Amino acid sequence: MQINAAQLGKKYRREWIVRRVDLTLSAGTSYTFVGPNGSGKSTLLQLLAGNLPATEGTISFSLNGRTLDPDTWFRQISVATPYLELIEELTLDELLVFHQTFKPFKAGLTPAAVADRLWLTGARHKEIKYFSSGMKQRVKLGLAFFSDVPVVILDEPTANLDRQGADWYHEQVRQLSPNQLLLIGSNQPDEYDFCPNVLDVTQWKR
Ligand SMILES: Nc1ncnc2c1ncn2[C@@H]1O[C@H](COP(=O)(O)OP(=O)(O)OP(=O)(O)O)[C@@H](O)[C@H]1O
Repeated sequence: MQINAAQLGKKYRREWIVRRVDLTLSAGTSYTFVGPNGSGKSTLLQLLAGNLPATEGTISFSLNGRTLDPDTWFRQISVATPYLELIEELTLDELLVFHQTFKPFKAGLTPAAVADRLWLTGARHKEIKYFSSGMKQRVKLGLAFFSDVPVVILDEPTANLDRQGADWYHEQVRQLSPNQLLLIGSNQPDEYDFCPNVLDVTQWKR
């Protein structure tokens, strides 16, 4: 899997948030976008996910050398971000079953197995609205980690996680498959201490 950005830019009103972004992001590694609050990390991740229209430039996705139709990008990507809400009225079991209907989990992972991996076996029948913020964050991350997709995008991945939760996050990162591409937006060095490609988004402010 490869994502290519060419002269990509996003402008809100008169302000360029990022501009002239040229990137080739390849599976088998991770990339972290860093920068101060408001510098454009989330915006760039949304552009790269194809969730936000660019003001200028292009993005393309290719899998095994074949360019993918933009209408199918969403099937290749799993995203966990603070601004993406879970369906609070569903129980965890219901949410996992629902999620699986449009984005299957990795081979052999049933909803019950996913709940186990989330350390939430005892909360399977509890509605998400009664989960603590850390439990919700583990669910968001789990949906991204355990879905059978080539691209995993995580914005502020350890927000609301305690020490054990942060260890759990690192363990899941280690277990990503070599043909997956991991993109992270972060301000916390602990969240990306394993990542070989750290890119400062302020370079695209000019
Ligand atoms: N829908 C929008 N309309 C107008 N401006 C926006 C919109 N979304 C984001 N922005 C602006 O874009 C800039 C970058 O925001 P973004 O959320 O990408 O930054 P960030 O680096 O992820 O910040 P943080 O570290 O605080 O999460 C900010 O100035 C923000 O106000």
